[in-house]
Amino acid sequence: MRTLDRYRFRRDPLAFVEDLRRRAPGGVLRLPWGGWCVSDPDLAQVLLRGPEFNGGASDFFGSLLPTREAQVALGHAVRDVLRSRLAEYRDRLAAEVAALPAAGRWPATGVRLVHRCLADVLLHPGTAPATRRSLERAASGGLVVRPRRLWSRVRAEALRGRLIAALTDEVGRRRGRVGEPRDVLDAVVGACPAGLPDRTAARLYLVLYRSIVAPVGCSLAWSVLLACLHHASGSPWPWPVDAVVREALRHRPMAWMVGRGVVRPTEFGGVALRPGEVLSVCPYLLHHDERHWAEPGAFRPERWAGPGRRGPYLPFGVGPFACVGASVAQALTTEALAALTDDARLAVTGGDTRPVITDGAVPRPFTLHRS
Ligand code: HEM
Repeated sequence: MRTLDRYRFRRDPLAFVEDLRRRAPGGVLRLPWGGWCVSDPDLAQVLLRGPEFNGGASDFFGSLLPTREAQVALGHAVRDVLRSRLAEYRDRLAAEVAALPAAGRWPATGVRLVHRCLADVLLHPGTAPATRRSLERAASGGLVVRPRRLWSRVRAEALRGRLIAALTDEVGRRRGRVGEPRDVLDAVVGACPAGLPDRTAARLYLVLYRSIVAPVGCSLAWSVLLACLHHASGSPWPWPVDAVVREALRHRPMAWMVGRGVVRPTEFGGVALRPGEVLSVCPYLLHHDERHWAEPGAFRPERWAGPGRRGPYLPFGVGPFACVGASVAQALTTEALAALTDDARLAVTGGDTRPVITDGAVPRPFTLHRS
């Protein structure tokens, strides 16, 4: 990428892609860091649903699982254990939110809050205390949201190594266990195909852990930030919390690019593509398409009131590889927002709606005041 583009992208990544779209109205645009991006909603559906780009296995799990069937089984097992423990999560939220200081730095606080409220579902209380502590350190030590600073990334890598080692031992202890899963690790171990090495199961657990805590924590952070910035009067928010979460997922989708690899020479939206190239859908661009959304740049939770047709909405992707945890994720985020706003007024200082792009579109640090 050219230096000027890099600077503009870092300054405001969303304005940067909107500008690219304006300059390439054809529906498929070239990304300066490589690959292509689909900005037309119909082409996006073709890309994410069509067999040509969605055959074989999903890239989400890397090469850790041998088959698509194993991927599906694992995703479902984890989703089911989370779903069955939603009531416990809700109870825990009340206590954890009450213990928050009057002012806290977000999104880090949101990520830690989600981790703490799910702690017993992620690793049940009978797990070796050192492993549970190691996972808790992961929530604040740069393993959930990739840090921007090199030194912090090096520290996070060291943490990751220790956590994988501890989880590998734990997987070994749990092999052959029968009965209902007590936590997400049991669900992972139970769904892993026979013969998969313990270390691979531990790495899979970490993939799932991050894909739960990071997007839920960040979507919660976007929800409080955007609602506070758009309703600064000090009176209670005029919107139901689930509408705030839906609108935050539209306005600032954490998964801002969803990519598919090109496997054979093909033509898509008038562009000739070579094998190995990556073609992405940008949910942010679709969620801000003026042809389909009224005032897409405005944060308006009221647009979710009642039934009715809305524009393209893909915060969880769509098609065969769409997020298996979408409804659970929505519930986890909404419950956390309900707990934060219960009998409390929220206000932010230092809020900025421009994200930092790390593993997704992450809010820049801001302070949330609860009174
Ligand atoms: C707000 C929170 C979340 C967001 C925004 C989100 C978003 C996404 C997106 C965009 C994808 C990729 C879709 C694609 O490539 O087409 C995905 C995949 C996935 N997500 Fe989520 N996710 C969230 C929470 C969760 C939770 C709580 C779980 C727990 C079960 C989860 C499990 C997965 C799995 C297993 C996949 C891979 C699906 C597959 O390839 O079969 N996600 N998620």
